[in-house]
Amino acid sequence: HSNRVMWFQEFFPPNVCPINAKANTFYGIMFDAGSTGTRIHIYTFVQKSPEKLPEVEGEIFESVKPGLSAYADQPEKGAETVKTLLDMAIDAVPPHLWKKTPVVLKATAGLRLLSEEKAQALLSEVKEVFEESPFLVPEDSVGIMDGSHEGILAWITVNFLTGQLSGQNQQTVGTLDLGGASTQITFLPRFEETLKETPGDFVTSFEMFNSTYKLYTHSYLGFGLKAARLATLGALNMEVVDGQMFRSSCLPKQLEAEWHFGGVKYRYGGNKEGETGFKPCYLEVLKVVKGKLHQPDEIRGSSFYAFSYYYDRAADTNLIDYERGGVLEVRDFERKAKEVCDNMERYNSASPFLCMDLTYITALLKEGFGFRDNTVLKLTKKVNNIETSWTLGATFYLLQSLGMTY
Ligand SMILES: O=c1ccn([C@@H]2O[C@H](COP(=O)(O)OP(=O)(O)O)[C@@H](O)[C@H]2O)c(=O)[nH]1
Ligand SMILES: [Ca+2]
Repeated sequence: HSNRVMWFQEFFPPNVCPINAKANTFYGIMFDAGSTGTRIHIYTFVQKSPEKLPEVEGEIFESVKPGLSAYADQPEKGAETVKTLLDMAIDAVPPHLWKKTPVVLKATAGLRLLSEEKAQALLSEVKEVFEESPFLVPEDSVGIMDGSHEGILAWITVNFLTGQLSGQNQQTVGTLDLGGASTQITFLPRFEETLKETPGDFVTSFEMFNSTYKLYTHSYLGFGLKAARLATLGALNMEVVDGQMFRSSCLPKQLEAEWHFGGVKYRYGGNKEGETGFKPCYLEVLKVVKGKLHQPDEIRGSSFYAFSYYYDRAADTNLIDYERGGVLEVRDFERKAKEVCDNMERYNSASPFLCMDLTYITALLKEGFGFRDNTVLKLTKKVNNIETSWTLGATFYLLQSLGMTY
């Protein structure tokens, strides 16, 4: 990289070098096509010196709902939502850098659950939108992301933003992501034992910033919060008969309503005559998670970063501050689930699924992953004003593969 240093740089300190001040600023555009929404992240990076990691100078973030999978039968309309977001990048990136700014869209669980045909139709419409834009469209710029990458890239984002990937004495932290349709757990095992006890497809080696990380990661499809609602109702992967009603003890007794997810309409309601409350609800939810997930011993004593729906539900119930996040123990989710489920009439104004969601989160953490009651969870939406999303890790990976950084 020494060829990047120009003759005049010897005479100027780097921060006042007239060319450098701009020349080492670059952009990356990453779309997150999630099951519940589509989001654009426009990152500004500064490479302060060639041997250091690039710094993230800023992020522009915007989102639309519903996600692409809701347009399964209208792919062109789905792609239009992407176009609207991409227009923001036209304003955000200086025109002379358009051609050097890569744009990529990665879809997650929502599209994984669609038929190959419908997913491909959506992706190729999006590809067209990209190709009509002035940005750099790399090969494979539009696609469905591998579940294992989703976890790894979120882990990279969080550990990069908390400064754990540079310098010595790296103390990385594990990450928990709870999406609408899938959920991920990722951490760097410290003990040989953990790797021995882990199924091979849960371990992925990954190279980034000149280091190789052997990570434990898994994405559980169908275990996202909204998919879990359907599973609890007994409606997941069912051919829904028109007018069919799904009932649960996790819902307010008198409730009857409709819900659209993944392009399908569901009718659901409370146990009019039967039981409601935390106890029966927990038993219902337990059927969804018990024995379905791998439980690595090592995680029981460590602390994790948790975001997405873990964050949203904790914030909804004042367990954490919505802006600043907070630190919780697993048992706090259980305490709150009991409070909400055993007083459902009091929580009427919030989502009717609040009891079910909190109970599912409790069961997923305790019975699914095998966390202890006192396992510490750090709930974070942003670190240094940058979203804790897999998209930043994915953008680093993209820039690295394009030779724009290393
Ligand atoms: O940039 C983002 C993207 C997603 N989410 C959260 O992720 C959850 C939704 O997951 P998603 O639609 O991505 O579903 P997936 O496809 O991951 O299952 C919700 O809690 C969102 O608030 C978020 O907080 N920031
Ligand atoms: Ca997601």
